[in-house]
Amino acid sequence: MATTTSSSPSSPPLHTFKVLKRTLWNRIFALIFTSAILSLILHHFLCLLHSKNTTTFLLHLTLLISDLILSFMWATTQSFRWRPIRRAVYPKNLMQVTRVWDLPKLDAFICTADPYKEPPIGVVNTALSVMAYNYPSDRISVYVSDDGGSELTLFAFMEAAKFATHWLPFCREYKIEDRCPAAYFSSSHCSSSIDAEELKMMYETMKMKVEGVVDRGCVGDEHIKTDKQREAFSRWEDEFTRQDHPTVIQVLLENGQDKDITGVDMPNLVYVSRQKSKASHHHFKAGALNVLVRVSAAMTNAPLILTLDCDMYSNDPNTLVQMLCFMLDSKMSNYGYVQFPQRFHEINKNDIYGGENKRLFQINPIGMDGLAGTNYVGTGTFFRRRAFFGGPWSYVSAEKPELNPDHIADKSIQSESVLEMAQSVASCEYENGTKWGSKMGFRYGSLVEDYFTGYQLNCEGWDSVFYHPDRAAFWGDIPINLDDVLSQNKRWCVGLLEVAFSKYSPIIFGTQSRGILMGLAYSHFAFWGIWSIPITIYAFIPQLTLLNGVSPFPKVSDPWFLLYVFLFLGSYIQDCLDFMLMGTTFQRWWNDQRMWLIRGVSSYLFGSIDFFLKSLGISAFGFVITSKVIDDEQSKHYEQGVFEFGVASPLFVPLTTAAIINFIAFSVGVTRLILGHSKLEEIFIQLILSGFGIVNCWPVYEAILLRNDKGKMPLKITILSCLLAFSLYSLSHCLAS
Ligand SMILES: O=c1ccn([C@@H]2O[C@H](COP(=O)(O)OP(=O)(O)O[C@H]3O[C@H](CO)[C@@H](O)[C@H](O)[C@H]3O)[C@@H](O)[C@H]2O)c(=O)[nH]1
Ligand SMILES: [Mn+2]
Repeated sequence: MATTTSSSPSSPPLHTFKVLKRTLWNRIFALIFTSAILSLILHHFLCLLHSKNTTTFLLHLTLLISDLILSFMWATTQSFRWRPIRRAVYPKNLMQVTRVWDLPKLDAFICTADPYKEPPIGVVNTALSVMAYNYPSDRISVYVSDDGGSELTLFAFMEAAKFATHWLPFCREYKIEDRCPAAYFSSSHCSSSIDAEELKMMYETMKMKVEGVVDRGCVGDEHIKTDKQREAFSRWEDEFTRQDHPTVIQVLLENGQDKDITGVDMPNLVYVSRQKSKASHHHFKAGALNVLVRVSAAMTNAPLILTLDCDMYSNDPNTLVQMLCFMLDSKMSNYGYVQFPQRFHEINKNDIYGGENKRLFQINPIGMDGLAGTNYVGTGTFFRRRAFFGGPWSYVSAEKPELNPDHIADKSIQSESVLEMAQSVASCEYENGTKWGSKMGFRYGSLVEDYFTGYQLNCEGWDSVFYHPDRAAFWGDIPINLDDVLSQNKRWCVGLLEVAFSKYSPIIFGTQSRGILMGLAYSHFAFWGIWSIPITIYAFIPQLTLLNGVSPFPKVSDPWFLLYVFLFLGSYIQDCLDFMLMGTTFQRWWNDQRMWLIRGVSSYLFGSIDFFLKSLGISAFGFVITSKVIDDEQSKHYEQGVFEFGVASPLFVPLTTAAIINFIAFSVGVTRLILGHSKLEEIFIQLILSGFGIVNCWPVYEAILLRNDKGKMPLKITILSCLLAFSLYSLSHCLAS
């Protein structure tokens, strides 16, 4: 086990890492598995050569294609298994390399885009948790980007600014660990002291006010107390719509001017709603973040930037200090960002929707961290501002000197010149003819701006760190109904394909820039969508051939049969071990693999189709925001671990069709065995595959047949799927005869 420190020999280490023990086994297994895959491909070629007619030829070709894709995806995962590492930090040693007054400033960016899907009180909680970091408050600025352009959100933040002047000193005095008020007041360690009770009342009052305003849909006159507020809200006139409105920048707290109730300086808190116009593309979240990069440059220009989604609150006041253990290490100046894992607090016991995304957010990152660095996942990330201006050795200068990372911002953030500058850089037209989105800032051109930006930074030469502390640094929300989960995955899949088939495709560009392993790692994500091909094929072809009495697979007595067993069990067991070694239960792993299969015939399938339609210019896609609103009945089902279908989503159709076909194929197969019409050794693989399909589709059968609640499968979907299943069977029957 190698332990390496990255600090200079004279001073104590700020951080260390070790390569995980499984590395050696992973490499040996990779070698064995590669030979098995090559043999399988050989087997497929032999079958192709010996096929008697066009139908069997096509059948074997289909299986060959699907196994080639599975093999490619397997090969890409080897990059994550090549050299996984785990890191540790030593914040106690930090004061040996810096002094308190030298601690760098931080600009925290929080994005929100819709007050009805992302309740403002949640956004406020996220902001408060960051403002209350264990850090000198004059070094923190929080910028809120409101793409919803909503007075409701601005109102919520005006209330939050007042509440913060009580909350921050309270956290300091009582050394509160949960600095997100909602989390603290609902936790078991919430104190019952008079101070705490009083603050809780204050919080509840604020929450009621904010929710009341959201329910009403506007800020009533009774809430507008000062001239400054009146002026702020007067901008929401009749012509002001979400898609078309001028920039609104409102400084809610200014460091050096605003004090908390004990007289200590407050951090800066700034509300920004960039200009929107139907005539210009706003590039979704990446566009919003670039506006914040510029607005914050004009105001505070901190060397460090934190990006957070509105539903990801800070759970550990010491995260900043942990991050500094990397960023203040002089040997790590070519590290562009530190990524903390996305973790979610309200996952049900067995994580039925695989919401933890363990592979995406925890397993793969430790693998990439051992190479050149992990990918950026959109939230919980600390950047060097400099990383947005070209590679570590190739600086790209901004079009205005005031926006460059070395510019010193020392004026009051409410001074006229600063506000004027901030206004101008937040306008729609500002980016025209500049390098923003291509060579500077967050990158445009993909619906997964996070993946694309991290990838580009890595390619430019920036390395990155993945740090996974025991106490979660951030807690976020996950979607709790199947349609939301699948739609979110579909958006990711489309965004990833946009990169896969661009001139920056990781398989070529990534490999050239950062080597084959990083190229493969980034390709693994980029090509998610093509998983739909083998998964869909295996969900239908073995079953349809079984129904037609054809068997494209080796018999049990055939030596090639053992190859199938080895490949199936080998990949499944290794996947399961990866999960279990990261501290997951078997049940959670099982549900994760089920969701992988479900996504294969829904999100990935529809995502790929959408992507190709758009490439042909037939359709367009946008960023559908994931709802963070909790429906009581849905959350009851979720807690019980029951799948929520409910809506007649097209995403459910192929899934339900697969469920029906697998069930019929298995039943027919077993019946034929009992009647002695088929031999077990001939149809064994097909029976196992359809049986596996049935076990995985169990929630679908329940939703069709056994349930009567709102979350059951809509009748429309069931009927449509039956028709589709019947058509598929008829088609296969024609081909077979
Ligand atoms: O036009 C937009 C669209 C979205 N957002 C914000 O982007 C964030 C992520 O949106 P969400 O609907 O929660 O998407 P998720 O799929 O849950 O987010 C994941 O995937 C996104 C890329 O698709 C990343 O940006 C996120 O960081 C990552 O958590 C939210 O804070 C939104 O308010 C904007 O600011 N402007
Ligand atoms: Mn989200």
